[in-house]
Amino acid sequence: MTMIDIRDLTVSYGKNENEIQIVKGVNFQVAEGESFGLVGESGCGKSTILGAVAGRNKQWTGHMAIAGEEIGRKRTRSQLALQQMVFQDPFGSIHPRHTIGRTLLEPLEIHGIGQRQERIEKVLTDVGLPIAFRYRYPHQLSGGQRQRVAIARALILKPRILLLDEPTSALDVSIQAEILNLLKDLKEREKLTYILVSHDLAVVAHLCNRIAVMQNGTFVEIVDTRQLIEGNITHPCTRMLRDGSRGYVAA
Ligand SMILES: Nc1ncnc2c1ncn2[C@@H]1O[C@H](COP(=O)(O)OP(=O)(O)OP(=O)(O)O)[C@@H](O)[C@H]1O
Repeated sequence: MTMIDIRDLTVSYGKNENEIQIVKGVNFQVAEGESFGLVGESGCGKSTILGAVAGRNKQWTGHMAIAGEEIGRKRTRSQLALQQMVFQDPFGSIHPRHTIGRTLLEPLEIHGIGQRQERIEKVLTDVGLPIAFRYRYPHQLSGGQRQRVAIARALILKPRILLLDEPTSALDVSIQAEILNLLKDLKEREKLTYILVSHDLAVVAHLCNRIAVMQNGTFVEIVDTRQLIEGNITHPCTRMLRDGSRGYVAA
């Protein structure tokens, strides 16, 4: 089943004469359970695509269908819950003065979901944190633990899609692999579909089946991970990205 179907998507910011088109007519489909990577130079529009799929960037045209349902101008609560984002910086994305329990409770309250304590306990366990962490504050956690909380918060609404925006790049190298492995396990256990943005081709190659290479708001190429590893790529932009991370991709 096609989980994410994007056709001729344009996304812009600003109004009237200040309007600037950032994403310029991209097309891609992601199957259920697949991981789709987005790579490309800084500012080419990767996060903007994630924001549009998440329902955060509302200035878009084209067609989006998620889990077989056409997405309109306004999304229902259940449509919004289908896909959740995880950001680069867990410090910035988790409220510093709320306990972890409160952070996890909030989405359940907003969406009017019951069995809250059970769900909080289960999701903490799912991301490999002790249940007692619900009483802690973010500053009492390590970077990796905070990113686990951010992933738990994304999972608590039982989404079918995670939109991962540089989920490991703010972490120590030693912790990055831990979080990547957690994401890999969760994907298999929960049958999740991912779109992953990363500047690190090794991260994308580790997690993704297919990778779109972006330049200036468009896709220049969509490659299979295997093609990328074997160097079987055509576009100079892809070659440049691959050469920039030579050694890591093949590893
Ligand atoms: N809210 C906004 N209002 C206006 N312009 C924005 C907004 N958010 C992003 N932009 C601009 O849109 C362009 C694309 O940004 P985006 O964050 O999607 O790029 P990216 O490919 O994810 O880059 P990076 O790898 O640096 O995160 C940039 O020029 C950025 O300045």
